[in-house]
Amino acid sequence: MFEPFTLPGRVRFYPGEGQLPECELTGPGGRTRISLQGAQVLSYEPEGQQDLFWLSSTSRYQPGKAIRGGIPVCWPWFGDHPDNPELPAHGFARTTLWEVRSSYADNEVTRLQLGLTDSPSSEQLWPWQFELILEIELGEQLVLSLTTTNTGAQSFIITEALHSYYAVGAADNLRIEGLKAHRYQDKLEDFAVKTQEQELEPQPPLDRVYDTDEPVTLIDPLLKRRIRIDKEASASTIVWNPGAEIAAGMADVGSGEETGFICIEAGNARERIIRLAPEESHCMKMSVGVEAIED
Ligand SMILES: O=P(O)(O)OC[C@H]1O[C@@H](O)[C@H](O)[C@@H](O)[C@@H]1O
Repeated sequence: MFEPFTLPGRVRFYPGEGQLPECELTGPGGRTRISLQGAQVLSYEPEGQQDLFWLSSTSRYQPGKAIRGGIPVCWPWFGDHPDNPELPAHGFARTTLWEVRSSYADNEVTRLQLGLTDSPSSEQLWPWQFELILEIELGEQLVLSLTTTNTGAQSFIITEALHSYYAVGAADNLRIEGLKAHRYQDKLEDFAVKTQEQELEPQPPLDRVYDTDEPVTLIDPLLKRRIRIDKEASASTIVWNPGAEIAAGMADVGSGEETGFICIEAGNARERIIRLAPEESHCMKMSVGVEAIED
């Protein structure tokens, strides 16, 4: 089934955990693994470096269940559904099996395109016709482009996020530069609107939606690395870590493991709704790069 997309030495498909199909991209930029369920990046090891992403040791790998870690795709709504709390949080893209659309490799990059279109099961949750493409490019950086196209006859709205779980030395010993002076909504205080006065030094729990399209840098003094996150067409940056108490109640976060990640998500969330008329498209892009902090 994946044979036409296999590129020897660069793109390979195999059964992953729980027999969910996975794809590995390799190239001059390093290595990344992607679950075809959810089009979810599970790992990204730039050449000669450790994984940038965190993956829970107790994650479920079952059809239709969200994988905890890597980069889940939240779509066509971010967080709880605005009108119906019975619908799955963060939409259905992260729990659906995507199709492989294309693969590509040259001297600089390795690329994979995955796609999702409306189906009888998506229509039960969301009545619109759409095409969603995630392109994953492994080069000097890891670049994700998420394109939504309205293929139906009526307008629809979406919210979305690339819900990235970065692996960190300690979640309470980090600095995130680029959010200072931006407005945010604090979910832990019923979405109270606040302004980030200083550069953010997270003290979990925290759950915030920042209004910003600017890049951010995650500085990790323990892992001695600086991760730079650039965005295009993303008006929200979400920062989340559940902290010890909430994480203790999450079956798919191993005991104490919440200190090992911070989520910094490129999105269009809350009021930053994207409205698409028939045949219109919207492409949100996120690039992730790393550099070592010298002693
Ligand atoms: O447990 P889930 O559905 O993967 O969501 C995890 C978290 O995702 C974050 O993006 C939200 O801001 C949090 O409120 C939420 O708890």
